[in-house]
Amino acid sequence: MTPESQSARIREICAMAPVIPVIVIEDAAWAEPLARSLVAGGLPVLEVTLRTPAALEAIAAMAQVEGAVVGAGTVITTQDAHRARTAGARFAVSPGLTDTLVGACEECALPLLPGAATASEAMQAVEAGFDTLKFFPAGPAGGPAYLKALAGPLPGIRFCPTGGVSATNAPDYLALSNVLCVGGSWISPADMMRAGDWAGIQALARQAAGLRP
Ligand SMILES: O=C(O)C(=O)C[C@H](O)[C@H](O)COP(=O)(O)O
Repeated sequence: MTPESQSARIREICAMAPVIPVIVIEDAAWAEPLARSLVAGGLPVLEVTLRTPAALEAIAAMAQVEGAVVGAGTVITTQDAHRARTAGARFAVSPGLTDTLVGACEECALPLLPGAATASEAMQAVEAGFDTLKFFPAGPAGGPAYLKALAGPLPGIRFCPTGGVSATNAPDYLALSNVLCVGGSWISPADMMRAGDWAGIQALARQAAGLRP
């Protein structure tokens, strides 16, 4: 799967909902009820970060949930990409982009949403064949004003800003011509997952799903 076809698939995925929940999961037993509540709330695209030991098992469980399109986040290495693919991930998200990761995602046919935070990083990603990028870390890098400034010289690139995005500032990003959707962890807070508050998470998802400007 070439980077160009990976980006085409990523654009389809990013068009499915205004917000991609970024999930840091501690217990794989939470995966199914969590995915069900997010999908029921109107957010079918889910990113499970590979930052916890439970992540791969959680991806496998969520991939069985009807309507869920589950991807892996924090994909850094070749092994991450292959493990995510084997677990059932349908896309991968990375904070950056390396030649090694490009090769790994091509090899295992895993559509990649690579990260970029500067014009040069975005141009390098385009040279590698990717025109749909994660803008990371969105807040610290400069927020909506910075991303808006990139739209002029780089009109073909579309972004999913992530990092410091919230229900409050998400509309500012979603209003930009170069933003397809945003990613954020605010829809699946650790304390609500620990409490098994799936109804509360569904309510957060519903609110996020209505954020289109
Ligand atoms: O580890 C990765 O590759 C990531 O995906 C980084 C996450 O997107 C951000 O850490 C989420 O940021 P917050 O919504 O501010 O919590």
